[in-house]
Amino acid sequence: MRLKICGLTQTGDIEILRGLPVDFVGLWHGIDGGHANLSLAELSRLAAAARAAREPAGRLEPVLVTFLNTVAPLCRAVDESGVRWVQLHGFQTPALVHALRGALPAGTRIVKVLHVRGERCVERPVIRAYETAGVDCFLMDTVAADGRVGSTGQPLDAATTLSLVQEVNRPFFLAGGISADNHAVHQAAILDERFFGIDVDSNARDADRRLCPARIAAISRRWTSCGPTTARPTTAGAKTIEQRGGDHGQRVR
Ligand SMILES: O=C(O)c1ccccc1N[C@@H]1O[C@H](COP(=O)(O)O)[C@@H](O)[C@H]1O
Repeated sequence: MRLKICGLTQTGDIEILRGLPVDFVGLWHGIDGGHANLSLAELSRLAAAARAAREPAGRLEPVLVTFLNTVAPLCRAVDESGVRWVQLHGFQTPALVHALRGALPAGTRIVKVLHVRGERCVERPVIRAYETAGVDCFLMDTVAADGRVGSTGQPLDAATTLSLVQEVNRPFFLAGGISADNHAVHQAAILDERFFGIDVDSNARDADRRLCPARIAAISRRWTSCGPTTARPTTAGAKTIEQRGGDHGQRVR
């Protein structure tokens, strides 16, 4: 199981995560007004620091997390920062994914968020279109009742999530208020062969919103202990990121 921690803003955050079982770090860019939004220069600096910190363990892959929904600024962010994972956290369309797939450097991984509001996922009707357009991985996250997107700290509806899991043909992350104590409601999703990892913001932090190593370690321990312990084959047509030529995460913990 991979662990992604989101919303880093300074190199000190990377130092905190060194030595923890963290595989991906989320760096925000193009999230206007977001409290962890980074300029292009800051994104590039932190992405370089994460890459430098990940050797030799192979962890801390930087992920661009963004609401950007046009090709040119997205490509510019990828080119200038050197990130090779892009998390489209807004309501970007399959057409944009298709255009991006053609424009981004080969090997760039595209993660598309599926927004879950109660029992509803607005992207459900176009999941197949996203896959055809070139999405490598999905990420299910909660939309709050008031419409807030990202870092809601609110858990996904488990039954709705499982129904999405059964629909996707790509690996997926779970997000939304993930903590050390709420893995059990997602047990069926965790045991699915496409389960790739979890993405955490709120509960990785203390009351002052500082990254908290003890909390992160506890989340990793609990979610790892309830997941599969060995790699398993995928279903027909459900290629893993590794099978699609991924360069990250050959290991299964
Ligand atoms: O963290 C944010 O504020 C944020 C803003 C815009 C896009 C994504 C954001 N974070 C993502 O929120 C989820 C879950 O966070 P939480 O654990 O529920 O607080 C995660 O996917 C982050 O990547």
